[in-house]
Amino acid sequence: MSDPDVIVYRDGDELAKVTAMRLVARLAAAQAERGSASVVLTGGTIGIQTLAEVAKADNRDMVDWSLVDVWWGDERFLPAGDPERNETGARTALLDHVPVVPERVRVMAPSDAGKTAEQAAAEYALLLREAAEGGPGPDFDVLLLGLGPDCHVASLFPGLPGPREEALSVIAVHDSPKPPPTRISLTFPTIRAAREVWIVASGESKSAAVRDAFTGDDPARHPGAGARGRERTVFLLDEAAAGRLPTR
Ligand SMILES: O=C(O)[C@H](O)[C@@H](O)[C@H](O)[C@H](O)COP(=O)(O)O
Repeated sequence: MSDPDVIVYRDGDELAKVTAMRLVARLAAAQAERGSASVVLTGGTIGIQTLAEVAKADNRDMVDWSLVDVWWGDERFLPAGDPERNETGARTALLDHVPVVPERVRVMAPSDAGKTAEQAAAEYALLLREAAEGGPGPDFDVLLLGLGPDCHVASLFPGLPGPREEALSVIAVHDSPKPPPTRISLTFPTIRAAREVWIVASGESKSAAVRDAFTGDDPARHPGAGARGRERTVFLLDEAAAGRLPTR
């Protein structure tokens, strides 16, 4: 698999703005090629900021939002509408501002829907299988990931079982070191089914994690190192987050 592409911007604001424009262009290109497009969203600061920039992007309406399938890479297992849920952040930042079709927005179940985290994960795995058309997962055009200072991606944390999971496509995560403790997450087989994986990271606190995600060879220790796309992997960084890359 080829090395990730690395694209570096001056600061977090420019990173979010240009990543948003790139995302719109990529989704529009996918629709031109195949008639629809699919994107996997992430939570986290720069992840949600990027979605807010999509909502403001000049090229936003290049995308036919009614033909976009929306998924999540992970979710915090909290009640529906909780401001800390990744879904809430994505709706506020973008989904409430573009004409997505509700049936094409696949939400990971909240904690007050009468399901355990394991049941919610199994339900999402079923949605993925139904959309997979025989492959390991749906043909995601772009799977967005933030990056934790410990090199976690989605809710796959070093030291927890998630990064080693190869059988299940979606898992429940307990004892997350990043609150809340219970989460739902795609696993690496599903992440790696995406055509393109984009890791978006901002700030000096992520620079060691970026280096480990770029150079690491053990996703159990450095989960970011396991986040690779089928066709392409892109690290979208600001200068501070890129500061420890070997090429810098
Ligand atoms: O649910 C979450 O918190 C995210 O999915 C998580 O993977 C996030 O993207 C990283 O922790 C980076 O978050 P920050 O950009 O806020 O540091």
